[in-house]
Amino acid sequence: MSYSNKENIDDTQILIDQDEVLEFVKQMKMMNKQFISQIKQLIREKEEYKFLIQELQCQLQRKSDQLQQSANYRQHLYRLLQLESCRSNYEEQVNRLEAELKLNQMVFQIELSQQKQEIVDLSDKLKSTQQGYSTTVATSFLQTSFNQKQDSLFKDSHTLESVGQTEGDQSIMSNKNKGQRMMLKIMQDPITNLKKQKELIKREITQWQDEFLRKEGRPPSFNDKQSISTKFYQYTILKKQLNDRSTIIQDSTDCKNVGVQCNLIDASQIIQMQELLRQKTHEIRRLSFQLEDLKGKVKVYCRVRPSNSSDKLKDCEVQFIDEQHISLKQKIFNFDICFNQQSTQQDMYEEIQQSLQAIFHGFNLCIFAYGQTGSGKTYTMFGTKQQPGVIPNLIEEIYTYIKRSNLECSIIVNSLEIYKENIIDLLNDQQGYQSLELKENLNGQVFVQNLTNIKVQNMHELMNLIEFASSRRKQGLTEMNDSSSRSHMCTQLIVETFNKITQQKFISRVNLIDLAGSERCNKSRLKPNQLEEAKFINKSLSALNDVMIALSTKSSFIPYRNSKLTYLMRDCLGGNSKTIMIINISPSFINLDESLSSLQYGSKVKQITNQPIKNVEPAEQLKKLQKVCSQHDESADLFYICNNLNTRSEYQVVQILIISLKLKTFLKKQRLLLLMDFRIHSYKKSYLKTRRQGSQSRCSIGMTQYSKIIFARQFGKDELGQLLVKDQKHQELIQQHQEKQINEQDRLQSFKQKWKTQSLQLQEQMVYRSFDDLLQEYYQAIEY
Ligand SMILES: Nc1ncnc2c1ncn2[C@@H]1O[C@H](COP(=O)(O)OP(=O)(O)OP(=O)(O)O)[C@@H](O)[C@H]1O
Repeated sequence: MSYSNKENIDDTQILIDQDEVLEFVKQMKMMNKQFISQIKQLIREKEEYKFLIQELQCQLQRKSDQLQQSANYRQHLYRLLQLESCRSNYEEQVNRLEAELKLNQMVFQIELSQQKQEIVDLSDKLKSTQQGYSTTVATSFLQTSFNQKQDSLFKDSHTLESVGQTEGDQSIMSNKNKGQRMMLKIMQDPITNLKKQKELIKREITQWQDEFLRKEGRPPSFNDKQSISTKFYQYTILKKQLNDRSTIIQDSTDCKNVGVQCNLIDASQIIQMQELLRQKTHEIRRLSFQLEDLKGKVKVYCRVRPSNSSDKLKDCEVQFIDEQHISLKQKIFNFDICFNQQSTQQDMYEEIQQSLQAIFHGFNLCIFAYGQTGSGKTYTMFGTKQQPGVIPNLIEEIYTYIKRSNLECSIIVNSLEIYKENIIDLLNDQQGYQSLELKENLNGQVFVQNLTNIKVQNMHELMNLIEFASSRRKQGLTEMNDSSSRSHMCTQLIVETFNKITQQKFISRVNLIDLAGSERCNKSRLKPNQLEEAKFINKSLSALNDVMIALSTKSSFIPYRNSKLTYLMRDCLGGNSKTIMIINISPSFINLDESLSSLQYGSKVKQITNQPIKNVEPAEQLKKLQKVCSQHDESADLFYICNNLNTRSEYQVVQILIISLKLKTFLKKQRLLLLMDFRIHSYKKSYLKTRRQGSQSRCSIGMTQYSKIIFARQFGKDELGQLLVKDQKHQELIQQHQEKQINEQDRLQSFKQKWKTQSLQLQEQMVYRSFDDLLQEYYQAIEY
């Protein structure tokens, strides 16, 4: 295509193209010119820019110089600041030095004043020395006169002698001479004294001079101007220093005063804080007591009795580390509280008092004293008329509380002793010492059959009854104790409280137990009949110890039934009761081993946890249930359940059933059954756990009631069955059974058998299901 086109191009076309080219070249030239002028312009501009750049460079240089200068300036400033800080440091130093100087001045001033005083003293002495000199002068004058007199006297005597010799009257003359010599002697004596005095004064002056020289370096010379001016200069400096120092002293005294004031404030604050600390410690103890109480822990108090005449040997080294720790034989024991030998009955009771309220809220309480013979158990529990113990104090407090709180309360009392494994009623003197039996009621509570229970009207009646009971208790004289208890004594108060506001009735049992003390037969020097008593006491105490050990080690079997004491105390140790154990310790060295073992048992008991629960009167609960039931369609059936289930846990089951029934969506009977089965089963499990202490009969009662319910469910024979059994499978069972028409006994037998297998299956199902799973099932059931 391109070849054929080229060949077709005509000349005119070419010419037009040439013109155009020329035009184009022309334009190009024009443009070129323009470009050249532009380039020239640009070159000029470039030159200008060059110049500008140079100028900017110069400016930059200047700026950088300025910057350099300012950096230098900053450095200078920095140095200046440094210098300033140095200066302030130096100022501080100078101030400090000045202060030191002032202090020195003051010291010097003091020294100077001392020296001045010394100089004054010396000058005084010098004056007296001058007086001494005058004395010396007088002495020498006297001496001279004396010498003159003596000479004259000697001359006289010589003259007289010569005269006498010549006149021949020698004897008279010699007598005359004798008298004169006597006179001479009398005159000479004061002179010798004066001479001696002079010598003494001389010696003293030399001493003073020496001292003066030592003090001043040399004796003061008034001609020595130089030394005076130096001295004066030194003196002025010292004076200045002295002034400064006195100011410092004043300041420091002020500071000291402020400090003293501060100290006073501190001291008052410390006292306040100590008081606060005491209060807090008390509060903490109270709270920990409540906490332990809530946990159901058995509380253990330890009390060491004071030494008495029967102790014979010196005290063993029981050491009270603090309120909660006691140490013996280098072992430390921890109890809820430890009472030392100085503790009073009131101190003891104050710690018991905290449990008082529990009595009025339906909790069982047990207080028991444990310890070897003569360690003070009876004293602690009963006390004396002047020093009442725990029991009288508690009774008094119970009555005060009832009065104060305006409660409707009734108190029933019973008292027994366990003597040689026989239970003796201490409130029934008609019965003699006939032994009573221990039984267990349907609630699993151990009780003494035919024991006298007396409803008391007031505190005095109760006190009298307790006094009467304790007077009937067996006591005897042993080597260790003048009135040793030969039996365990248990006094029980059954306190029924009716709260008018809540319309609730609580029943609590207060067990007050004074155990007999363990004893070593050889130590107590027992009589034959006492030996037998001791054997029984020690046996029952060892059974009690076994129970304590089993409970503290959470053993699966607790040997409650090994003695009447342990069986009776079943609820107090590991059961439904708040319990306080008081360990009594003898301080005597001779009882060291027994004390140690008591402390060890106490430590074990401290690990035991009880399960105290509120004992609400069943009748009240029933009334409530009936009320709820009457509002419900199926009240009759529920009432049936209420009447037939008479254990506490089963009440709980019924309560749950009522709640379930209240849920309108939960009327599917099968599901109700499921829940009920689960609850009864869980009741059984907890029942077995708490009562595993060998209560076979209790267990079988539980099983019977369980079977009763299941039986009713299977047959639909009674209201419960009618209520519960609606499912097809069981209806069929009932029909089948009716068809067989065998007698009631046979039916019971065969279905008991069936129940057994079914209940076993149920049990298995329940055992392997966790609580959460069951709950899940329950919720599903509600939804369903
Ligand atoms: N805290 C105490 N303060 C003063 N005296 C005490 C104290 N504790 C005990 N006693 C005295 O010690 C003696 C023995 O006390 P107590 O009879 O209470 O001992 P016990 O442990 O009950 O002995 P036993 O087991 O033989 O009955 C008594 O005379 C008692 O008064």
